[in-house]
Amino acid sequence: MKDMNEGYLTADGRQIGGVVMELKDITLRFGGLTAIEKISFDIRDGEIRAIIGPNGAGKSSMLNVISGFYVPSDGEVWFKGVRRGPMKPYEIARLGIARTFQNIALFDGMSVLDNIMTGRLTHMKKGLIAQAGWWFTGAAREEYENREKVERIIDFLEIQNIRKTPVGRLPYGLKKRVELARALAAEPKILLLDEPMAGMNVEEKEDMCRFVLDLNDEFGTTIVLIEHDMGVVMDLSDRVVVMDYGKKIGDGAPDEVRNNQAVVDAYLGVAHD
Ligand SMILES: Nc1ncnc2c1ncn2[C@@H]1O[C@H](COP(=O)(O)OP(=O)(O)OP(=O)(O)O)[C@@H](O)[C@H]1O
Repeated sequence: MKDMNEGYLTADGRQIGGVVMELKDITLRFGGLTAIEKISFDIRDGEIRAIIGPNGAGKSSMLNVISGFYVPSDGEVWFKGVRRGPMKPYEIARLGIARTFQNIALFDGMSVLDNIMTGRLTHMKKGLIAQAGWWFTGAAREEYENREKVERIIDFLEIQNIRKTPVGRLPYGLKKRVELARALAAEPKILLLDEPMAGMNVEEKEDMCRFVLDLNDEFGTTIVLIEHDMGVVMDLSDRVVVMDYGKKIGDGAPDEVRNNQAVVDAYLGVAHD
């Protein structure tokens, strides 16, 4: 299926590119607890990469390492060929990494549009002084451009009819969609989705799957997602990393992983040595 140096062609004919991020021997400890132990894998341009594993396997911790929120205790993170050190949140966003959270993190009292606009903050170059001299400084043009980008995302995610609605009034599935819109507003190179389908009904899941596939296709966004619904993982992802007790026990195409005995055992709860 693949020549890993040159990228690879997926089963559905999409061309996946070279390595965007490489995680080398990542270990993450919280005091005496080792949440991640010597895990290595890469993320390739344009692919949909899933991280799966039983509860407490270390998936969210790994997503936090990828996002730069956690600095690993050991190991190296390479992003676009450069070794990454500790970073501030705004530096992470500027690198082109955005995420959604397991528990929705939106401003309930603000409209859908305003929530999505917050996703553009890292792209707003003009500061307060520029805002004061709005017309003279180019801030007006910048705001116009930001609005245009946000409108495109609103159209793409089919949420035009709720643009002015306060987020707090929306049903769960739509809130998740607004969170996705906000992450997309940052125009990320890598989009991290922490259980994007959790708590959704079947119809909402189908919608979310379609949006994830479409945004990968239309914007070329590389996606890393944690998901418990195996049907969703197998349908969506190009490659899957499987974690159990902080270790990597599988890595490959969905079919390879499904037939991996260690993975089957982990999900069936077979005892470890
Ligand atoms: N900030 C933290 N401080 C201390 N321990 C933590 C912290 N975050 C996670 N852990 C521990 O690290 C281990 C891995 O947790 P993590 O949340 O990464 O797993 P997970 O696979 O995402 O689980 P789930 O599917 O339940 O969300 C767990 O034992 C957890 O209790």
